Amino acid sequence: MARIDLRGLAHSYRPAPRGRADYALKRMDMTWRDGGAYALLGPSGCGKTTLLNIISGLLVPSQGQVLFDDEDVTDIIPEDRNIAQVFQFPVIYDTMTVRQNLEFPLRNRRVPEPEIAARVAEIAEALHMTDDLPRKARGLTADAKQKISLGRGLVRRDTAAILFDEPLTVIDPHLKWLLRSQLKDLHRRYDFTMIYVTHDQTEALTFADSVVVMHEGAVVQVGTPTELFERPAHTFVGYFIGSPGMNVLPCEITGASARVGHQTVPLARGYAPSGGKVELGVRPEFVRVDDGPDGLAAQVTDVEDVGRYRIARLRLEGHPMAAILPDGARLDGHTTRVGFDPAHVNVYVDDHLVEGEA
Ligand SMILES: Nc1ncnc2c1ncn2[C@@H]1O[C@H](COP(=O)(O)OP(=O)(O)OP(=O)(O)O)[C@@H](O)[C@H]1O
Repeated sequence: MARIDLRGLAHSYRPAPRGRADYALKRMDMTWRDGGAYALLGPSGCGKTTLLNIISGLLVPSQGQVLFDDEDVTDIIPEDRNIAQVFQFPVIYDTMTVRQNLEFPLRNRRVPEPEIAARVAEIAEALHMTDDLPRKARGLTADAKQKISLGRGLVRRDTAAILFDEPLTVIDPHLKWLLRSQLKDLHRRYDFTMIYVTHDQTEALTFADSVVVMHEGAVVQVGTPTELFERPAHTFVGYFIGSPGMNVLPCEITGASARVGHQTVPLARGYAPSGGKVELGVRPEFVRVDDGPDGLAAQVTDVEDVGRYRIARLRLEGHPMAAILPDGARLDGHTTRVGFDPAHVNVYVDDHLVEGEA
C-alpha cells in the first residue's frame, strides 16, 4: 500500500472563490502513513466526502497536490490510482457469484489464472466467505455484500489504499460491531492504508490508530483517541468527542490562575494570553462535585441517569457545565462546590489549545 501526502490542498465548488468561506476544504498539508488505520470524523457537511473524493481522484482539487509514495497523482483518473472504495451502499455485481465478484478486479488487470484462483481463495478465507464463493451475490445480506466490496479492494496486491465512506450505514446494528472487529483483524493481517469516514465517534475511536477530526472544511486535530480525549487541540474536538462533551468556560487568565466570573481556578502552568477569546476546557470526567469549602460555588440544575453513569448539570457563574458523578455520589442541594483537577484543565485562545509554561 502507499503513503499519501496532501500538499497545499484546498477545494472550492465555486468557479471563482473569493474568501475562506467559499472553500469546502480549507488549505491543508497532511500525511497519511503507509499501513495507517485512520478515521476521518466530523459532522455532516464538514468536508469529509470532498477530501475522500480528492484522494480517490473522483474530484480534482482546485489547489494543491496529492502524492502516493512521492508520485504526483493529482491529475490521474481514479481507475489508474489503485484506490479501492467501500461506499455506504455495496457496489457489487448482483448477477455474478461471489467468486466472480472477487475475481473481477484481477481479470481486468490480466492477472494469470492460477494467481487469481489462489488470491481469491485467500481473501475469501480471510473474509470468512469461502462457503459463499459459488453463490450469486444477489441473495446475500447487506453485511455480506459490504464484505465483498472490501474484498474487491483487498484482492489486488497493487491497491494503494482502501477508502471507506460510512460503510456500516445499511448494516443491522447488531452486526456492526462484528464487521468492525473483522475489519480490525483484516487490517492487522494485510496492513493496508485505510481511511474510514464516519460521523460516529464510537465507530472512529474503537478501531482507528489515528483519528482525523474535521470542522468546517479544516482538519482541526490528528491524534490517538487518548490525545483527543485528554488534549483536544480545538474546542470543537472537545465538544465533539466525549459524551457529554468538554465544558468550555470563558475566563481571564493571569499567570497560573484563571478567573471565571468572580471565582478563581488554579492552573497547572502559567499563561500569558495576548488578547483573543480566552476559555478553559475541562472534561466532565475531571470535575469533582461536593469539593469542600475551597471549591467553586455552582448551582445544580439537573441530574441525569444515562445508565452507565449519572451526569450532574450545573451552572458556574451562569455558564452551563456538566460533571460525571462517581458511583454512590449524592447531590442533595441546589448548590454544590466543584473542583477541577489542574492537570486536566486546558486553556484555549480563539478556540485553539495553547501550551502554558511550567
Ligand atoms: N457537488 C457539490 N457542489 C457544491 N457544493 C458541494 C458539493 N458537494 C459538497 N458540497 C458542499 O461542500 C461542503 C462539504 O460537503 P461534504 O459532502 O464533503 O461533507 P461531509 O462531511 O462528507 O458531509 P456528510 O457527512 O453529510 O456526507 C458542504 O457545504 C456541501 O454542501
